[in-house]
Amino acid sequence: MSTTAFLEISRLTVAFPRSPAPVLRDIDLRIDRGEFVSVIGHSGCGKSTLLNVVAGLLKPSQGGAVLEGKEVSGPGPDRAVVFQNHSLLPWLTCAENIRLAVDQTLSRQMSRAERAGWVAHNLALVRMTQAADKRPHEISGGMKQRIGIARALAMKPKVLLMDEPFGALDALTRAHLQDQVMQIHAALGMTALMITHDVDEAVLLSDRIVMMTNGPNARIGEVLPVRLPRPRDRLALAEQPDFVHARKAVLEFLHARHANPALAAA
Ligand SMILES: Nc1ncnc2c1ncn2[C@@H]1O[C@H](COP(=O)(O)OP(=O)(O)OP(=O)(O)O)[C@@H](O)[C@H]1O
Repeated sequence: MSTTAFLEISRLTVAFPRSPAPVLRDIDLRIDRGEFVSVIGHSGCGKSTLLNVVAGLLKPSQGGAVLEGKEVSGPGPDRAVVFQNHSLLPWLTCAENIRLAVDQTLSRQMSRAERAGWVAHNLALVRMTQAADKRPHEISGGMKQRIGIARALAMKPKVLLMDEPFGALDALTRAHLQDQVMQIHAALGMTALMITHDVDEAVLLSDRIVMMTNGPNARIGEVLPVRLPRPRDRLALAEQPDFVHARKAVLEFLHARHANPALAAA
């Protein structure tokens, strides 16, 4: 086996109390620094469970996650999470929401003035400078997600964890945010683990797509490398054979070989 991975999930099994069988069983996944990895699978297979273990929000029954040689034993600023529904504090402005996270994580490394500049920098990164003084209820859902992403990135995490970050957005806003995340990934080279239901999104954004089998006892069924050159342009890719092949491979996995049992029975 090669040297230690940047993020390594090994022999991960998660069982919930009162559930007859584990949700996840024996999951092994190695993620390199700077890699963008998506996890896709039918509803209820355990994608969020997997992400929550890496986030340190959930204790596994067996195995676990190791980030840069350090075992994940709880939440930490080295793993920032973006959830499907923004988790901004409603009484703070957008800038203050980011500032709070920055103050909590970087106050030892940066002076007050540097932190203010860093908040402004991250607002600009998601093109939300104009919303700095607005409160979450004054901006759209897409804008809230952008602030959530800026807040996560502002913590300088080693890994950006995203649980269906665009799932609640309309298709046009989703496309726009996907493009922004691709640009940010190109600029920062952050390591990202993203849960998604959207096959096109997975292919467009990822270096690898992890396809989960149905639960209980869900496992990684297949891992598809996406070798499309970057930067990726959604319009140009739509007809490219490599994009079409990758998309088809994921669709076949999900709908032919591992069809959702709940839907199949309906
Ligand atoms: N805290 C919990 N206690 C008991 N069961 C749980 C708990 N959290 C999740 N589960 C169960 O574990 C399974 C996997 O849930 P999880 O949310 O990880 O799936 P998912 O693949 O992310 O689903 P979706 O795509 O619908 O968000 C589901 O059957 C769910 O009901």
